[in-house]
Amino acid sequence: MTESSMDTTTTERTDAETTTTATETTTGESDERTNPAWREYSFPGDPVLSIEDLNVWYDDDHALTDISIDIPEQSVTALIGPSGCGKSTFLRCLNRMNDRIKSARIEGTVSFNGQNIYADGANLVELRKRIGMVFQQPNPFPKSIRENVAYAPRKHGDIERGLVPKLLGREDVQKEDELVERCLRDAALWDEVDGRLEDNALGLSGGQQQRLCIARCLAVDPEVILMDEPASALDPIATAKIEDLIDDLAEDYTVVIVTHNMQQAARISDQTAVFLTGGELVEYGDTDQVFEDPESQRVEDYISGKFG
Ligand SMILES: Nc1ncnc2c1ncn2[C@@H]1O[C@H](COP(=O)(O)OP(=O)(O)OP(=O)(O)O)[C@@H](O)[C@H]1O
Repeated sequence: MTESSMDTTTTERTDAETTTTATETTTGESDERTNPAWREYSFPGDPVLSIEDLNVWYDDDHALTDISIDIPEQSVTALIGPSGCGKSTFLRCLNRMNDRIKSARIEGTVSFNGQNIYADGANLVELRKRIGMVFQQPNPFPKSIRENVAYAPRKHGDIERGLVPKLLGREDVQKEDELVERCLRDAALWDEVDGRLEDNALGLSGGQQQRLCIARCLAVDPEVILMDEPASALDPIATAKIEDLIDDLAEDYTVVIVTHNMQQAARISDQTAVFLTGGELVEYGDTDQVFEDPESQRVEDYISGKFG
């Protein structure tokens, strides 16, 4: 974020703080939406994602309230908080996956490299290639390992395979081989599947399937990878491999991850956003600082296990 835009943002939010303080006085309840900790988090370089005044409702249920944060590139951002506080909702807003939920209504701005992804005419196919997603349950296609990785590049015409290109002599066999190997290497799976790329992906272990899903995501050359509890269905060894992989991926990609596991967030992320009940973002900042010296008492209580 540039200094001038930070100034503007700070000024705009002062009004919101005043409003919230008035609410506090009326209700007499502790309301830490006034806590400015997450608003002052700054980092070198430009944000790859910039979220401004994001609100989400499912029918009348207000799931996210006035979320404004910037996410730095080539880093890991962890989203933590108790069940139902809106972490997955927030994650899905970042590549418009919530568009698929009929009851969802979204207000605010999500800018990806400066372009509002909610602007009229946004190209959702392109958006989801640039901002890929990995889900809690590994969900490979019931196809070969090779076809899983090559599926989207073939579908989007980035690689030509099949009978017609073969007859026309235009099959990109070598290009596909290179892409499949590169993605499987980048997903730390190549050594385990080299020589059996034609085997069905459903024969892989859960942890291997999840790394295959990450390889599939990498095959369309994303810039951001969204992960919704990618290791929660895995055993500790498979989880450790995914964590190591996330660490490596952050050298080239921007990773945003939802996790219930606070130790995992502390281990793998550069910055952490803490959501609390009611869809509020209560704290956002450098992970060490959030865990070791949180600004908010509610976050300290949550992290120390007093609730959630
Ligand atoms: N598809 C949906 N339709 C209606 N309400 C939804 C939908 N998805 C989420 N919600 C509601 O929005 C709120 C936030 O849910 P969300 O799944 O984003 O929270 P979460 O923090 O990711 O929860 P968890 O940690 O349990 O996965 C909850 O009240 C939830 O019931």
